[in-house]
Amino acid sequence: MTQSPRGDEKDRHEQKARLRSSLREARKALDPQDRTEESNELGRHVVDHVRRTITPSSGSARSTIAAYLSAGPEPDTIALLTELTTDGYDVVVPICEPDYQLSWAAWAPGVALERSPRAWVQEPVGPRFPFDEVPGAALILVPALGIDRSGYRLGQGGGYYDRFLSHYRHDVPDALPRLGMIYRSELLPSDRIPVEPFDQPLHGVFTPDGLLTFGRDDEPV
Ligand SMILES: Nc1nc2c(c(=O)[nH]1)N(C=O)[C@@H](CNc1ccc(C(=O)N[C@@H](CCC(=O)O)C(=O)O)cc1)CN2
Ligand SMILES: Nc1ncnc2c1ncn2[C@@H]1O[C@H](COP(=O)(O)OP(=O)(O)OP(=O)(O)O)[C@@H](O)[C@H]1O
Repeated sequence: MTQSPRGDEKDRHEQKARLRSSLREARKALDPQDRTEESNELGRHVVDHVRRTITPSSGSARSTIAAYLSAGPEPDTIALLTELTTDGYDVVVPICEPDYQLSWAAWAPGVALERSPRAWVQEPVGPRFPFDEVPGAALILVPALGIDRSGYRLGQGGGYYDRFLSHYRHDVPDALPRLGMIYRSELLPSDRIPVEPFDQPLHGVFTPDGLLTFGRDDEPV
């Protein structure tokens, strides 16, 4: 018997919720030393990629990295972002606004932070901007709990990044590259993540093994 579209939607939503909680448990259960080692390897690949593909801040070139401040068991981003700011790249990180919207604020080592009232993440206390007003964005680093080899991600379930990314085209040659960052075991087989109509695909993913791109015709990376 064929299911109604609504039934399918509900199933996908429930499958996602189950996968999300098992990925969260698995991430928490990773050995802390392995987490640190994997984060270091991951960070090395991100920094190498940025150095190879983006010129640091100098006049008009796009040199801003839209990243995020890792929290809890997430792969560490602070060390790699520190290294990028030392190289002269500008870094912005997201602020959780009402209605699951994101705004963006400049980050550099030592900027004052406070805990978001809406999520378990740290946010700069300084001025915040809509993404369109962030000058020179060259790359978006996207947090995820898991990413499959079809290029779909599962996040924390707020839909913050799906809403944000939906404003920007991913299927054009000059698309702003959007690349995930996950531990090795969080790279899942193709079609493993149930896709809902609003889900935004990524162009690639960093794991401790390097950058995997999803090789669509429109690949900007
Ligand atoms: N470091 C980091 N910063 C980030 C993200 C992230 O994944 N990692 N985000 C990526 O989007 C945004 C924050 N997203 C979040 C989304 C939901 C919850 C949260 O507390 N979820 C509840 C369940 C909520 C629900 O199901 O409605 C929970 O965990 O109990 C936290 C953060 C922006 N900043
Ligand atoms: N473009 C959009 N417009 C309106 N609502 C959306 C949009 N994208 C996602 N949502 C809503 O957000 C909810 C969470 O989406 P989903 O489960 O894909 O989150 P996620 O990608 O895991 O979370 P996050 O992006 O915060 O890491 C969905 O139930 C959906 O209703």
